[in-house]
Amino acid sequence: MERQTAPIRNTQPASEAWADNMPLIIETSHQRSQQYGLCPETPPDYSPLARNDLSLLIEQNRLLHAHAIPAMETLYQQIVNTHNMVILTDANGVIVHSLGDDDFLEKANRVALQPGVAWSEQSRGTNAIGTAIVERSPALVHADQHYLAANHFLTCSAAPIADHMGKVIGVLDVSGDQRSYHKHTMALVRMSALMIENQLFSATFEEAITLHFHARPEFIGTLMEGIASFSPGGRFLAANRNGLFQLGLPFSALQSHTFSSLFGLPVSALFDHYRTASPGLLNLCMHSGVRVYGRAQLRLTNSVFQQSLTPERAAPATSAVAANQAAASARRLSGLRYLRTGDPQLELVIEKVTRVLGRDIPIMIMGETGTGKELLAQAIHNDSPRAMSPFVAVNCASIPETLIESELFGYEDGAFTGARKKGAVGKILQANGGTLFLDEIGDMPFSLQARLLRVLQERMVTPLGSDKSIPVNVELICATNHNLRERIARGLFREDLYYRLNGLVVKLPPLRERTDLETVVRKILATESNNARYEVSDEILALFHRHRWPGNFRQLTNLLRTAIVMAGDEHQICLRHMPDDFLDDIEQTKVHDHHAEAGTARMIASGANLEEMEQSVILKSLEAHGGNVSATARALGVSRNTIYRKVPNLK
Ligand SMILES: Nc1ncnc2c1ncn2[C@@H]1O[C@H](COP(=O)(O)OP(=O)(O)OP(=O)(O)O)[C@@H](O)[C@H]1O
Repeated sequence: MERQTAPIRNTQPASEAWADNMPLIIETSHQRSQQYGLCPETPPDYSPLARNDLSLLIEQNRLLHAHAIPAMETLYQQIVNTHNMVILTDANGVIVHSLGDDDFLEKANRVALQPGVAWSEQSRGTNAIGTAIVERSPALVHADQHYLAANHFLTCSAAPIADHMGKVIGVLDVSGDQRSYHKHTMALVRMSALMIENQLFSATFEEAITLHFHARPEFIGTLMEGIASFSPGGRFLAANRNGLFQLGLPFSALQSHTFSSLFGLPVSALFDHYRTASPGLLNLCMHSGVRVYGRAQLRLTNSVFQQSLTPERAAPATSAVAANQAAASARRLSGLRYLRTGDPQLELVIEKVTRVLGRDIPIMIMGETGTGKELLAQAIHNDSPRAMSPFVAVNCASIPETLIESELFGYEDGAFTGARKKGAVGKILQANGGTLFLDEIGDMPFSLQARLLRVLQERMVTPLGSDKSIPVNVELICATNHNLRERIARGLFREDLYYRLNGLVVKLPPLRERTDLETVVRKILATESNNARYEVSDEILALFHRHRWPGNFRQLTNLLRTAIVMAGDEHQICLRHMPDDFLDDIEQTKVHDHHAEAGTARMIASGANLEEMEQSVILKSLEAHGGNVSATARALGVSRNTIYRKVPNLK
């Protein structure tokens, strides 16, 4: 991740220093606008990004977007009916989300404040969003302070939003008719930006030890508090804007610190403090000698708690820890809109699942391996009213048959002899209030299917070794790449459970059938390279279109991840960056296609008719699928009945 080391201005939110500098900021911004070659009288081009590019932009900014929306809505409540809009942009000034009254705008200008339009200084000259990005500080640009005459009717107040390393990742702005100017708007925008930064910070370091601190106890829990995060071993991870200000050191210097070097106590003292019956505020002395009050949050798993009791030691991969945490948060936050990349089959799936969100209708997701079934399940959960409750995934194929019962239903103390004497909460209860995702449900042992059905019907779980039933309320999503009807016919899956599970059945298309491969490739490249602007050559794209992708998204993601590493500083990915096994696969496909062509030519030469040729293709496909009629039918895109009809002596 690119790191901005220059401190973002105005680290002390209470300061009003920016206001005094404003005329100077405007003046230098006008000089820059001139240097960009902009002409004040030229009517600006407000064309927004194309729909797919906008989806990609939202996807790339999904953490920011998700955390900014509640703050934007609260901010909008403060300015409703004032002919103003609340706007969120990415780090380049492109609008990601906007809300509010646009009725103050002329029709032609209405589009200018909509998602997908760029407001960088380079494209629009002096304007609050673009200037806040360049100056890395809040900017108020009023009426004719805008460089372009077309924007003189606006008054805009913008504040940059920084991540935990001080890098600007977006801008929050309120724009309205210049006659609606109000001197408090800028303060509201700055407070809201700070609120978004704090939310992002908490989400990124959710699993870490977090200290909320301030020299005045009444400021703890307010926007003025400092927040600092530490690894379980006590190593400094990050601090919010006010945390950096209070600690008095830049992020780069703090990276070599620990909890004890900053606060003079081992991190285990926090755990000791919270073990006491009524722990009050912590009383701490910072390395600078300043005394502060603090409240720690120790949202940690048991194993992490144990580690925390071991002495502090340097964590070599601090940024990797942070990156993993950020990635985990991003995963948790991604909703259905982030899966939209333009494929019509997928659009239909999203439309269907959106209709049943929160309706207590079980969803069954079908699809080949790697088509994104789990990702879809997580997105459904994230968009449902249960989003703040747990999402618990169980892969029925990967847990040994002997363990799956206790894993799902849990067990009481003493239910087992030997090592596992203590009880455990099963996955079903862990998902209580949230969503239970049963992956590869077709592999659920037959003997357990009746128990699962009972839980779903009675909404009660009885742990192993217990005679008490516990009420449970879960939304159920299942996934399978088997044909469950076929498994029912073979006596491997209970029909009654099948009907209980398939409230809404959706099928995810395999990658080879998707029409949005190019957008998907761009999206994965952006995610895997941290937006480092990689692209694939036309030659590679053509190969991708021809490839059958047996591993679907999983295969494509792994391939692009490797290719990015191989390409290094060359940002165009070409054939020489592809792994050998992929090139071998492509070669084999060519040979296979060649044989198929030769076989067809032979049949034509021998005078075979169309019916015989069809039979021959079906028999070859059956052979390739080990005689499995359903798999053959799927591969050839016909029904099972068609297979039986075309090859009558099959049985
Ligand atoms: N739309 C998508 N965009 C980007 N990556 C995706 C997408 N869908 C899936 N992936 C990635 O592909 C991989 C496989 O996804 P996932 O586990 O959801 O698939 P699955 O269908 O549940 O696979 P399996 O059937 O093997 O369990 C994951 O790394 C996931 O992040």
